Amino acid sequence: MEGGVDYLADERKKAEFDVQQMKIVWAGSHHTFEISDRISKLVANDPAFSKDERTMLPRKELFKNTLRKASYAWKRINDLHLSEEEASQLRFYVDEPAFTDLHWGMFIPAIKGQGTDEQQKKWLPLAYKMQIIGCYAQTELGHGSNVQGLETTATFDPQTDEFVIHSPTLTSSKWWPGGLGKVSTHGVVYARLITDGQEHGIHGFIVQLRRLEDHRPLPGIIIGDIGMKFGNGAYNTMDNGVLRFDHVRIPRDQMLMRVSQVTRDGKVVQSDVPRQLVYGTMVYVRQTIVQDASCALSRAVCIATRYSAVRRQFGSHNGGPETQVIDYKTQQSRLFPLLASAYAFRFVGEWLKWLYTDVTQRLQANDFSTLPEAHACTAGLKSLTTSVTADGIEECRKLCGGHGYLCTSGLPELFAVYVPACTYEGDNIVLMLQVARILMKTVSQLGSGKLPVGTMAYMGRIEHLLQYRCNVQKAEDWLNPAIVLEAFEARAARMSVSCAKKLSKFANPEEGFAELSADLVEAVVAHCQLIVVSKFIEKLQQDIPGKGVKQQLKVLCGVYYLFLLHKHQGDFLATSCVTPKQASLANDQLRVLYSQVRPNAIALVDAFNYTDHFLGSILGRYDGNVYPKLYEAAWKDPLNDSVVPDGYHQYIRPLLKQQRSAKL
Ligand SMILES: CCCCCCCCCCCCCCCCCCCCCC(=O)SCCNC(=O)CCNC(=O)[C@H](O)C(C)(C)COP(=O)(O)OP(=O)(O)OC[C@H]1O[C@@H](n2cnc3c(N)ncnc32)[C@H](O)[C@@H]1OP(=O)(O)O
Ligand SMILES: Cc1cc2nc3c(=O)[nH]c(=O)nc-3n(C[C@H](O)[C@H](O)[C@H](O)COP(=O)(O)OP(=O)(O)OC[C@H]3O[C@@H](n4cnc5c(N)ncnc54)[C@H](O)[C@@H]3O)c2cc1C
Repeated sequence: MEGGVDYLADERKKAEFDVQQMKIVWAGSHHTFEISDRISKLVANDPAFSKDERTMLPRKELFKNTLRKASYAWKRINDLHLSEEEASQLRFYVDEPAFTDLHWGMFIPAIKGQGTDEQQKKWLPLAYKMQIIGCYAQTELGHGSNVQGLETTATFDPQTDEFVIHSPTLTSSKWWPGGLGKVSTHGVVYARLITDGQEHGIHGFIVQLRRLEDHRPLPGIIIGDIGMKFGNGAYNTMDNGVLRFDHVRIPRDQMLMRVSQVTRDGKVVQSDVPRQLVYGTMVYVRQTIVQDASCALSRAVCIATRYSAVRRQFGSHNGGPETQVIDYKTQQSRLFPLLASAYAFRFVGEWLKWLYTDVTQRLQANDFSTLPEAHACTAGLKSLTTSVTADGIEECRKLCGGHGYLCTSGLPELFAVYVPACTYEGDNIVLMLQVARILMKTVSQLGSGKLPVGTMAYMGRIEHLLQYRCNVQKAEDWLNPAIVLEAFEARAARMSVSCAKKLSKFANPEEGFAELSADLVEAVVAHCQLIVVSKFIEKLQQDIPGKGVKQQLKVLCGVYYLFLLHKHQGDFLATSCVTPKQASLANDQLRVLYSQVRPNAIALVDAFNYTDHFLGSILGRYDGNVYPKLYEAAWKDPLNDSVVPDGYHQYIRPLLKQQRSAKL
């Protein structure tokens, strides 16, 4: 803090809860808090991890800088003997997308999830020591969402006991894989398996791409970067790549064979593992993306909240200070639901991590019963949380007025880095439609004696939910979690049932599904919002220590669900889950909750425990010392290196001269 002055000190004094305890709730446990606090400071205090001027670097320099940071990070991880958890926190706080994300986040999980024990024994030690670097090469120029439509082929040659990997068309070129363009030595490549002239669907193959001696591509391989992406800095630190194969041969044992095996004589043997396990890595990453959503959203909200307390506009009386913009009700009604959503996503992410761990343990014991639930929850929540977060970051930029548009606010780069999360790892609409299929299947099975389970269990009470009438009579009734849950359950169930009824009128269900897909997506949103609301409410049923901490979380939970109720009033009214009067009472209660958040707002974002280094934002500085730092930063722009700009003599002077002579 400059000169030790904390311009937000008065705001911090207003807090009605124990911020330190809230930090622990946010981190998930004492243990995680300690690690995250220690590692974030370690990164912040190391000049090698400085983020300055990232948005101004030309691509080549930016990329080389990322390589330097990644290799230095790896050195620190080894020198300090960091655990996997600590290493993962280090990657998070270094805050720069890099090939290492795909190596650790997708290449290794793909081998772990789809490789046999023998394959894991062979490849994982090399990958863990980074003696090979891998990527996840699935998407092609012509096909991304439709995995079954991929064109790359892997044809078994029984003569040599090899697969021949080939890109038969331009559109079959691998296109997008991160880390592929310039770094990876290996990839898990997804291709159509062909043996004896027969097709056997999409499978993963470990393919070496570059020589380990000099990093040159192996024969038959064309490889490169796909070019600049959205924004400055941002995701351009990543070498998303293009890759073509011209009859590249790999040994048979490099097909990942947990799901199906190809024998020496070219027979395909299915194990008792479902074929969907080929998609397992995507399920894993979708789960991590839900956790990441709370991080990205909380970061934007932290910047916008602190700046809203610093920024003043209008309302000065007798020469006194103007009003802090955070005191405007409109500012609160845009900002506080995002603050509440950040907390809501944190808790649903925690729960999803638990669900995924549970599913993984079951899969290891060959119990596949919970796989559809894991797919539905990861797909649906990935879509919901990334869409809200991407829109939320942009809303935070607007909440910061003009200064939010400056790169030094940190928001443009955050948005540019974050927004592809709505597309990668499954386009959000495509994933919502996956959940829609599962919802429609669940509704069609009601009454068959098969009880819905997990997050669909509420559908088991369909008779009751179809008859439900909300009995809210006064605004405070909306603080009762049981009432709220039932209203959200009834809305989701009724929207699904309504879609199912419409679907049943089509002779061809696939045609009906396509025709109704926009309505189906709305039903899925209602279902996913119900999951988030219910997990927030469950969290509040736990023992949460610390003065006022639980109370604050109750307020945030209320803001979260009442804001949704207000925003989606149309759904609640159209399905007769609430009356117009009850919807209006919900909005009254929401305003009351906003005023309860107000004194705690700064402390609630302090609880994220983000360092100024991580936030990378002058507007979001912990000490609120915004104006002098903005002023100082402007002078560091390369345009200000000279008083008279380059190009003056060539372009400006002749222009001015010409105007002068025209006047004369
Ligand atoms: C410094 C050192 C530090 C070290 C420290 C360590 C650091 C650690 C670092 C950690 C960093 C981590 C962060 C990573 C970074 C991420 C970056 C972003 C990367 C982005 C990567 C990508 O972007 S990568 C490509 C993703 N590309 C898709 O995402 C395609 C979507 N497209 C589909 O996914 C399929 O195309 C689609 C639509 C399902 C249709 O698939 P389809 O045609 O085969 O199937 P159908 O629809 O017919 O479904 C048939 C039946 O399968 C069921 N089902 C479907 N999917 C299922 C599933 N997944 N699981 C179970 N069941 C599933 C379904 O429910 C049906 O079930 P039923 O038969 O019972 O009805
Ligand atoms: C930054 C970034 C990193 C990536 N990293 C990797 C990586 O490491 N490895 C990898 O393999 N891939 C990677 N990808 C690719 C990514 O997974 C795909 O782009 C993603 O799955 C979306 O597929 P698509 O591009 O084919 O979109 P498309 O499917 O072409 O989507 C275009 C539009 O069509 C709509 N649409 C498509 N199908 C349907 C349907 N059935 N019904 C209704 N609407 C539909 C979509 O909603 C969207 O609006 C990355 C992508 C990005 C942007």
